[in-house]
Amino acid sequence: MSSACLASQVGKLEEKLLEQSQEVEKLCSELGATDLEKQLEVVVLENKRLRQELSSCLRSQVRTAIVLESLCFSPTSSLQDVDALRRQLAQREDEAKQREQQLLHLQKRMEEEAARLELLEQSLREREEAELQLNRRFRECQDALSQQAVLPLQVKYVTRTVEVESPRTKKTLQEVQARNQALEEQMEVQQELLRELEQQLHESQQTSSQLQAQVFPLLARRHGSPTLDLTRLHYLHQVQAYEGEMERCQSQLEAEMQSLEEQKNRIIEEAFIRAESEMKAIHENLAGVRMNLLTLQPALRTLTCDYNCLKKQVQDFPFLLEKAIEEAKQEICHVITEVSSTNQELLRKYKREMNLRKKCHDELVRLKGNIRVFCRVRPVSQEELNISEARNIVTFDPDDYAILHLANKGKLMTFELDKVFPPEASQEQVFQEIQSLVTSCIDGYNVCIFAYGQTGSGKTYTMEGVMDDPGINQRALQLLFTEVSERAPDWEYHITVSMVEIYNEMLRNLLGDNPSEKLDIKMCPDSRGQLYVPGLAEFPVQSVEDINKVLDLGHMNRATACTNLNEHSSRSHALLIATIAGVNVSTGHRTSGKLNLVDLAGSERIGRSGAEGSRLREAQCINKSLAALGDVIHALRARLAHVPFRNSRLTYLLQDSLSGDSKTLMMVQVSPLDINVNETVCSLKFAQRVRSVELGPAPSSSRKQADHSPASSSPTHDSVELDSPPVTPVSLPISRVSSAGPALVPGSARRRSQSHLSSGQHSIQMHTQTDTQGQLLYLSAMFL
Ligand SMILES: Nc1ncnc2c1ncn2[C@@H]1O[C@H](COP(=O)(O)OP(=O)(O)OP(=O)(O)O)[C@@H](O)[C@H]1O
Repeated sequence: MSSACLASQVGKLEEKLLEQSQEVEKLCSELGATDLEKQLEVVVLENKRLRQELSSCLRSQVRTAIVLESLCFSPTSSLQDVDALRRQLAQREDEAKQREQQLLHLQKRMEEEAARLELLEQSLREREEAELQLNRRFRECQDALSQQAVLPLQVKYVTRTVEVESPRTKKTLQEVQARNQALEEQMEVQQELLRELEQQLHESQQTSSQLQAQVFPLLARRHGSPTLDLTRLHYLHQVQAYEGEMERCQSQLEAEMQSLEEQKNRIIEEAFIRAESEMKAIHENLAGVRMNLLTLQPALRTLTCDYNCLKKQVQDFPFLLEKAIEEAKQEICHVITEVSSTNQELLRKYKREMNLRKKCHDELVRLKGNIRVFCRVRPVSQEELNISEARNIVTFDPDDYAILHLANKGKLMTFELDKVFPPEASQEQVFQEIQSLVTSCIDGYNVCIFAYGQTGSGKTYTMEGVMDDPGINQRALQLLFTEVSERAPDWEYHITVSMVEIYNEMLRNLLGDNPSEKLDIKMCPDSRGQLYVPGLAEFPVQSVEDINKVLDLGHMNRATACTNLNEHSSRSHALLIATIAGVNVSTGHRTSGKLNLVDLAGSERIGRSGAEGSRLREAQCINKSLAALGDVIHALRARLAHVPFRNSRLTYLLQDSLSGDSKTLMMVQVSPLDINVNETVCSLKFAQRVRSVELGPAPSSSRKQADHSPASSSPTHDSVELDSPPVTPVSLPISRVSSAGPALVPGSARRRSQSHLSSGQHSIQMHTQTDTQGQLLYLSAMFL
């Protein structure tokens, strides 16, 4: 009965084990193929195997019990039992060895599990690195976003990058989360299963120990032999020791598994917590990125709007530019038209003003007198100072620059001219007084400046000057250049220079190749009455250097034709003729003026001292030309109908520069010493004669003349008959024609005083008379 009961219990246990193993298999089939599942599967299989062994052991015990029962009824079979028990024991020992091997195998598996756990940790670390990379990438995205915020033009691109990166990160995060969740779920299921299996194993062990506890007393009762009992007990103890060892190993294994499980759980939990915190950080970053995106979106919209506006403007720009250019063109055309009309108006005004200025200048010169007479007293030279009897007889009126007093034979003669220069007057001061005449040449007037006086009175000094202190010639040409350059670019001027010498009524070209060649004065063939000198060299000049070259050439040529230049120069007239032709660039108006600078021959009365031969001829020629000049100037000033230009080569050559609205200046040079008093008186009388003739109806000139009239009534003045010219009265047909004849009281001219005597006993009275043909000028000087 007891065997049957045991067999039924064993059968039940087997069934239960079978059920459990089926259930485990079923669970295994339900579970996935993860590492933990496999481990669980291995453990379950091991458990199954152990159970099978346990069941076989139980069966062997049952068989042993049956054998023992049979032995109890048959003592002869004890030896067989002992053998059987030995075999069983050997079998148990084998089983124990197998268990040890199994334990070793389990330890190995545990190590493998630890290695897998390491792999798991490795994968966790990789995941962490991936998360770190994601974080880094996220931070880079943030940096890029902030940079893009600074650089508005690239915002669009960065935003797009962020938009692309964010879903990717989100997707990866979601995948990681899902995987974590699945792992957690699997772990929970496996833990549950493990617990159940442990529970089952524990129950099985309890059942096994209970069965053993039930089997051993039975065995002990059935085998009554003490030896046998001791042996059996020994084996039983061994079995129990093995079993205890097995249990201990089992419990160690369980404890290790438990600790491994806990370690694994802890690691997973930590990884999970870390992953959660990282995920939270990623979420926060993502939220920040979203915020940035939200803030960037309006800016992006504004930028897009701006971009569109600019794009539209760029597209419209060519059209607008074309329109603006068209408008500007129209405006420029309009402005050009306006400027052109204004320019025309200005040009018209300019012409009017130019004419007005010319008229004013002309009027000014006319008011000053078209024919002016200056006097310059040269300083006393060192040689003259050494002469004991040399005495200064010239004094000046400090209140009137036009008055000169001359002490002559105890009488004080007073002469009034347009201007008197004392010996201290510099070249510059002299030139300042005549420069308005020079500039009028540029306006198209003809100007003649004569230096008149006895030999050594300073004519050449005044006209040519010295190296360091140039005279009128050089200063006048320099002034022409200055004026011409100031009038550029409105006016273009062309200046040419000629130099002529008149010696013994013969013309010599001082700038020609052959200075000895004689020139003639001819009428222009164009029947306009213009005179010209065929073969006269004209040099164009553009600078002061050109002037100096021309003047040097003239001097050189003058010197080559004579043995003694100083003596020769006293006996000949030297003319420097500058022609100024101008054209107005704007109006095309043309002007042509001529400046004649004449250094006359000495006017002393050589003929009176009985000169003969060539000197007499020279004196006659000089007298003739100077008398003719006096006649012409007088006729011009008196506005006579006929002006005797042809009476000398000098006046004939200067005809066009003396007539019309030409301007003439006579610079009378005198010596201040009493040894030259006669020549000085003659020169001053000549000057007085030229200046004092009434100019007819011109009001300004009349007034000028009227200013002088009170002096003429002075009873104290010497009345001096001014011969014309004050040179030797040799028989010259032309001079005689002009100066001979009775002293007629002029009809229109008034009698005026020319000089005042300080003693009040003498007065100089001048009579101007014209004949009916207007050819005769007769001046008489009467000493009262
Ligand atoms: N204003 C002056 N200042 C200084 N020196 C003068 C002045 N005038 C004349 N002289 C001097 O007097 C001398 C004679 O002058 P200059 O040769 O010019 O007389 P001139 O009238 O030309 O004589 P000629 O008829 O012989 O040519 C020269 O040595 C000259 O330097």
